[in-house]
Amino acid sequence: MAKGKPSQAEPSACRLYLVTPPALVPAAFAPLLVEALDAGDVACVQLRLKDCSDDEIRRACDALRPIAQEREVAFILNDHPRLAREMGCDGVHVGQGDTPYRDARKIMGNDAIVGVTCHDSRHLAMVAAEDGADYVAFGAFFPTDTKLTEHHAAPELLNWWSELMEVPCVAIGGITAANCAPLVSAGADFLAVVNAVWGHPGGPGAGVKALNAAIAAAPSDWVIDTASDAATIAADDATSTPDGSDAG
Ligand SMILES: Cc1ncc(COP(=O)(O)OP(=O)(O)O)c(N)n1
Ligand SMILES: Cc1ncsc1CCOP(=O)(O)O
Ligand SMILES: [Mg+2]
Repeated sequence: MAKGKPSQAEPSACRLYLVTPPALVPAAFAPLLVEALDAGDVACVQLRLKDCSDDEIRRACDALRPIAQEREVAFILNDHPRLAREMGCDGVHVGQGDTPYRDARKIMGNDAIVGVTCHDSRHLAMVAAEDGADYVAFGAFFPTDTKLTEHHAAPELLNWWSELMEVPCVAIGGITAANCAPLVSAGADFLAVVNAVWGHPGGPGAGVKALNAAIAAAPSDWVIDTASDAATIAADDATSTPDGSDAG
């Protein structure tokens, strides 16, 4: 996608990218999705069902895709480009062990969104961007119970990418309202979250509101604090220091 796609907001603004829980009952999940999307700004929803049959994925698409698309929120399917196309999804997300990007693009067509997992790799991201990916996804930034993760990314990667490249970058992995500021300040175009929204104690609407507020409050400048060799955000008074520590 072009910088900011599928955003209708300012191209430079960081936006929320919701990823569904890995197992769900569509009829029970639909009102939760409505609550999340009606609570604030969400750029896209990724349906991420693991260990489900194609028919289960089709049924979930039928129930959830209209909820997103009626609200002009892009609906992206994880892992399954053929099903994504068949079910009228706006795009597909593929990982390094999934259908290769070029095949996914052929299946989806040029107008669809195709995003690619790049872990913590500059090389994978440059290859994906060069091939035409609409976004590259980096992570995991923080510990997460949602997925077993082998790769760990740091905010510097987002800063490097966003300074150099036009292709948007998505940050994922253990992101919460309490720890997201360094990622926003470093230049993430989208924050992809599961548990911070669907596991929020106040419900998914409260989760979206908390993340929207945290994104809006994040300092806009990013500097490296060479003295401590740690990434430090320069707030207006150059005194704030992110630690992202609530997730360990
Ligand atoms: C936005 C986003 N980023 C990364 C992933 C992970 O994709 P992948 O590595 O293929 O792992 P699974 O999600 O398929 O388990 C993602 N789904 N979305
Ligand atoms: C799908 C995925 N890919 C890397 S981490 C992750 C899970 C993100 O979930 P959470 O926001 O709950 O940590
Ligand atoms: Mg995958």
